[in-house]
Amino acid sequence: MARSRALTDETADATAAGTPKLELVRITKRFHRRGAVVTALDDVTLAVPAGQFCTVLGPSGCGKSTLLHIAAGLERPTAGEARIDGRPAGGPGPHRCMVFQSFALFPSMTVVRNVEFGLRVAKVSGTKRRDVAMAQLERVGLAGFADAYPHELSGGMQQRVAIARALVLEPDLLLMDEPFGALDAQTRVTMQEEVAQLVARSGVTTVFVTHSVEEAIYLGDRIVVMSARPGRVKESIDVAQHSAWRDQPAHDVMNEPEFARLRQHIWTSVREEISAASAEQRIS
Ligand SMILES: Nc1ncnc2c1ncn2[C@@H]1O[C@H](COP(=O)(O)OP(=O)(O)OP(=O)(O)O)[C@@H](O)[C@H]1O
Repeated sequence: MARSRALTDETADATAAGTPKLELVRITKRFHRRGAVVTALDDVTLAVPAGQFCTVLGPSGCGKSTLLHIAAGLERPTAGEARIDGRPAGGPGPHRCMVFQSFALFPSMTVVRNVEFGLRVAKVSGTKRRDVAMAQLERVGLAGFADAYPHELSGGMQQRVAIARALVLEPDLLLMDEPFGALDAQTRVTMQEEVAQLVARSGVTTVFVTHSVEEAIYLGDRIVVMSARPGRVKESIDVAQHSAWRDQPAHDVMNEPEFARLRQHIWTSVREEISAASAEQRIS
């Protein structure tokens, strides 16, 4: 009952806002592993309007990465459908870019060649490719490192290259899977502030998976909390009225009473699911 009401609400909101950029409609995903069946996602419906920065939180193993892989066309759902602009999403393509926790750069290519890679695949001419890649590197503050190799850069810089490589393709949809998970705390805050600016400027629709409640609130227009496995949408919190937070330093914003209130609410919600996930692990 509760689930079908959530589905109706989500669909109604999406219709009111026009065709969403990304729709996941009643997605279920089961994996078969050594004779056992793992239900990673169970009847997940989510509509992300164009230009929205949607952050996704939930306990480990609740299916967050699986959800992104389905949105990216890297996995097929067992049931349900992923849609882009109202049409079946199909396989992966240059208009949907993923940024992973591990930077996934090509180690033998220079920074600029890494950024150019997708443009090369898209058969953009050599001069144009270089100009576009350099302009993007400028935007992420790495123009001076164009000829460096990934191993010569810090983790934060490598992740900036990975983000530049995604944004250079001007994707309609950016799917980020814990992109700052491997960074130290200070670099992470810097990257949050940079991504907030970059994404706001580009206006790209983004789904961003994180384990950090603060990061989710600071960056998100909307925060989706998922339940313990099998993953479902437990709650969706619209925080678009606070999008101006992204223009301020993260630490200043995190001291605001409204931020603290949201953090408390979302922490409680996520913690309930973490407890449910550990109880399930003890039983199984
Ligand atoms: N290719 C696969 N084959 C079998 N099982 C899988 C596969 N991919 C994911 N799973 C299982 O599906 C469930 C959800 O995994 P997923 O990686 O999506 O969770 P997650 O929420 O992203 O976890 P984390 O926060 O730890 O990264 C897990 O139980 C995982 O073991």
